[in-house]
Amino acid sequence: MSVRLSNTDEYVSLLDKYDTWLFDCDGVIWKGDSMIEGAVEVLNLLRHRNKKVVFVTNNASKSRRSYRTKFDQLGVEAHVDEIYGSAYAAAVYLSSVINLPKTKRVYVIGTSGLEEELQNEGFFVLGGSDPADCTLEPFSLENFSLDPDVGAVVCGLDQMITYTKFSKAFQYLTRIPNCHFIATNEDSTYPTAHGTLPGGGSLSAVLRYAIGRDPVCTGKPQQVMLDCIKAKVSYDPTRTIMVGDRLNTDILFGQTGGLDTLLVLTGVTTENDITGPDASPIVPKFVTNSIGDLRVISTKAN
Ligand SMILES: O=C(O)[C@H](O)[C@H](O)COP(=O)(O)O
Ligand SMILES: [Mg+2]
Repeated sequence: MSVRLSNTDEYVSLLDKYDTWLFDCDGVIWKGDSMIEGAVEVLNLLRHRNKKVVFVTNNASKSRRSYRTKFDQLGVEAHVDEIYGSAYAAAVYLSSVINLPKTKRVYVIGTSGLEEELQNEGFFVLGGSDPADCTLEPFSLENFSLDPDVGAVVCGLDQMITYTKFSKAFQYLTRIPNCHFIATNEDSTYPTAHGTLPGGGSLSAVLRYAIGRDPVCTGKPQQVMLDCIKAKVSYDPTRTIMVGDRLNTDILFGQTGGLDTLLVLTGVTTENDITGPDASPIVPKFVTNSIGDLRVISTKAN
């Protein structure tokens, strides 16, 4: 049974209990380019109280560097080694977990942020933001020549998705032996300031269905991202909390990593998902409406 936070003393004791705060991004601190009310104030409060803050997002559309720029633009203090995106996790997985030779190329369904992280790890990328792949022209298999050096297809959130990208990824995954199929994340939806859109997981589902093979997912709830964090951030799991808006990614990620969890209802999870007759079996330790609720702590002396 979750503890539903509601009064100042409960928020104060949460602050005292945890030294490291892992924050999901979409639906927790922002929706698209709109900050969640109170999020900046709470993040500043945590830093003022000498808490470690880490951002852990399944959104593969930006590199850690370009997320740093977004944080700056939104007035949020953030340092590159505090930012962990699924694009970074996918690139680290290919380079350091499966040790894909750098002579192998990567076909990308995704944006320049995902390309950047793969290039940072030394991979030559195809597809992605290439105008020839972002075309609405019908795909001509007759004129397509397979690049035999492709060793992996990585699929992430891609607002420029085309039939050409799906077709080329399909060719690599079905015609190149042992071609790795990586999904940056399996989020079905993506919360924005104006409503919900199909998420990265819904794009890789097209390939999953077409080739009849599941991808390896490197985003939350998988622990690749936590391994990336552990490599750069020292933290005590018993005094660390994961804050998220999605039960089957953020909360499960925290629980699998041995962390306590706080669910907020500003993103994809609704009250009915946690209390209705079909409530999820994934039960967060704490629930609050919004991360902004923690502002009440500032009324108490530290
Ligand atoms: O790919 C997606 O569906 C979205 O990026 C999704 O919102 C994940 O972002 P997060 O909530 O993990 O920041
Ligand atoms: Mg989220």
